[in-house]
Amino acid sequence: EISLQHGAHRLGRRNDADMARWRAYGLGQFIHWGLYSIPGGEWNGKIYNGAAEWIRTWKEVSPQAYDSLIYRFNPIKFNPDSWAAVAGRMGVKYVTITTKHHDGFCLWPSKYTNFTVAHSPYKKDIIGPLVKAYNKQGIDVILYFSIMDWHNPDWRYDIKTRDDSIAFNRFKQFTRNQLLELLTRYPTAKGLWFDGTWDNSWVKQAAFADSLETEMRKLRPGLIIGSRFRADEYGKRHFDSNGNLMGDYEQGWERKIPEKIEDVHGNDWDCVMTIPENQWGYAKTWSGHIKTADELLEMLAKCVSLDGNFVLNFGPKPDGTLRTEEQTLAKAIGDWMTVNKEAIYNGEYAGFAKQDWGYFIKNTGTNKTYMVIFNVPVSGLLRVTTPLHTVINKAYDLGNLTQTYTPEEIGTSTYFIHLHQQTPKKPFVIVLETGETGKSHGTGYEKAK
Ligand SMILES: COc1ccc([C@H]2[C@H](O)[C@H](O)[C@H](C)N2C)cc1
Repeated sequence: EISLQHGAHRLGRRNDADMARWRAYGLGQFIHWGLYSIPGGEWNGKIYNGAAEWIRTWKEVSPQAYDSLIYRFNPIKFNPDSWAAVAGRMGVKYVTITTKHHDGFCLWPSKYTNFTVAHSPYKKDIIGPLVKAYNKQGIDVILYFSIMDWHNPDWRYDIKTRDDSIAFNRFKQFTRNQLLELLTRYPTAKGLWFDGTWDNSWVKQAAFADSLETEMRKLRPGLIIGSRFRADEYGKRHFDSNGNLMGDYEQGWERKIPEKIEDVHGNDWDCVMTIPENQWGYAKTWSGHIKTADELLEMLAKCVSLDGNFVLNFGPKPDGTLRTEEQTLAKAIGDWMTVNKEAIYNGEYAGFAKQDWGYFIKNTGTNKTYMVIFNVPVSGLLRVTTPLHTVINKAYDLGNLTQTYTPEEIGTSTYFIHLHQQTPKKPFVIVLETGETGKSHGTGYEKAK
């Protein structure tokens, strides 16, 4: 271990109530909305083949022409209550919303720049009504904020000269001002999701970022900040030079999911996921593979089974409506969550050996273990190997409690659950009530006769 001034300030998971609430979410929604939603990945009739929210960097787009999109930002059909209703129906417990993406356009009327909704035809604050509408649905809000700001003339990719340093010091104060402004304006926001922090200019600000993080946590006790915000004094990000996680949860799982529990190193984490391959902001043309509800449900179950949260991205249209495909997926996921939410909320790693048919999730509330089944084997037999000294006392369908199973013990701590003939063509959940061996109510199921 080397001594670090600006490395991780806490080892291991946070154990306070605010973090426990975040850990229990399971399912979240990401929203990317801003000026980039207007071109939607197309410019002068040509399709940009990168992520739509990065179109400003396309050689075909002049930054000035892009920035003039502010005069076309007027989402007349924007109704935060309808977005929140879709999210509530889908079963999300929190939403991460872009306050300012890399383009620097602010969805709130910031005092520190004119490049905001206040100077657009729309004029009104977007973030406030969104926070209010989602909170009304019982959904918590996390504010996405990009440090990198292509619009601000003081932004630098690196600090090479004295002039760079003078300009970037102005930029650092601007950033601090905007973050304190957001925390003050939206006191119910539970955390900040930082992005745009990989360039040398910011990576070199270990001391500044560390003190800013401390200041924000003091202003808002319980605030949740991920590993993507700041680097340590050796430029190490996400994990400091001693391999310890920076911030409260690992934020590196972007469009990818860990394979096994060892990959998460005992940390909290979230996986942020797009429906197409790589489009966060609204893209008129979705190309490549568009994920189906069943694929997304499997990603959700996999994340929760490995102690993470799954955050699915929506890219609303410039008029403020949600695209049809996203509404359809939200409903399909919501229909499944209505029946199976007990397996997702308060879910954590169950400690059962991974099986091919799907995922085990332990519910910290009910203390039951849930088998989320995606791949029914041709044998119709679901293998279950329990942790040491754990026996299965009861097994039944979460979707139909009268449908019970008598696990057949086929070896030490190993059982087969015999599925009944017609298994649904949808993911389904079997609940296991377990106990410890040698406890009063017997040792679980005797060997099959
Ligand atoms: C350099 O590769 C990147 C950089 C930033 C991103 C941004 C996306 O625009 C989106 O906001 C995502 C959450 N973020 C990591 C994606 C890929």
